[in-house]
Amino acid sequence: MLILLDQDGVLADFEHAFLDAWRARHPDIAPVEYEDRKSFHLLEDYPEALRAKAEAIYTAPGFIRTLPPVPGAIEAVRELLALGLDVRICSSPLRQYDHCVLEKYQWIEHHLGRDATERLILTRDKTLVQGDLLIDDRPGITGAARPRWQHILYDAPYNRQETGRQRLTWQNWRNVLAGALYHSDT
Ligand SMILES: Cc1cn([C@H]2C[C@H](OP(=O)(O)O)[C@@H](CO)O2)c(=O)[nH]c1=O
Ligand SMILES: [Mg+2]
Repeated sequence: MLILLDQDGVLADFEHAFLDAWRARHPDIAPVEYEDRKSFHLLEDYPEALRAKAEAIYTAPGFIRTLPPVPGAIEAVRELLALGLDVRICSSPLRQYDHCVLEKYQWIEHHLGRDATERLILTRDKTLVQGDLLIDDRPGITGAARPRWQHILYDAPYNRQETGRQRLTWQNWRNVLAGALYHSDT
């Protein structure tokens, strides 16, 4: 059983780290609160005049490396590995790849150990990656190939418009995965 775990928004808390950085840098400008986020692409929730400021935050050196883990994520990865499941981290680099490629590796080493860095797969097209399950916060993952994996949505305010999809958090993952594991075996 190959389980692909997305990094930003599933293991690493991109959204809350962005909000913390925004508040520190622009205390006078209200950000879009997490629960009010509507689009996967953060910039789409901000007016044109603020987009350069927003982009400067998540492309800054150290932003990706210092993302806090999503609560419960590290423990869940450890439990999945202990269950003998083949876990890979399947993440897309930002177009502005200069810092995030190295920092995504550094993030994994810091939180899961150096061996776990061998589980990282970076691609701009996740349909090209083989797997049975993909846990990802992005609604509608498309690409060049017809994917083998079943996409389980990691719950976020900006993907709640996606209905009829299994929705997982690190608080309910055991129930959701038990279901998915069972269905994929039948
Ligand atoms: C621009 C942007 C990127 N990202 C993440 C998603 C991808 O990482 P991941 O595939 O690990 O979720 C990466 C490139 O888009 O940055 C967001 O989560 N929100 C955004 O607004
Ligand atoms: Mg993501």
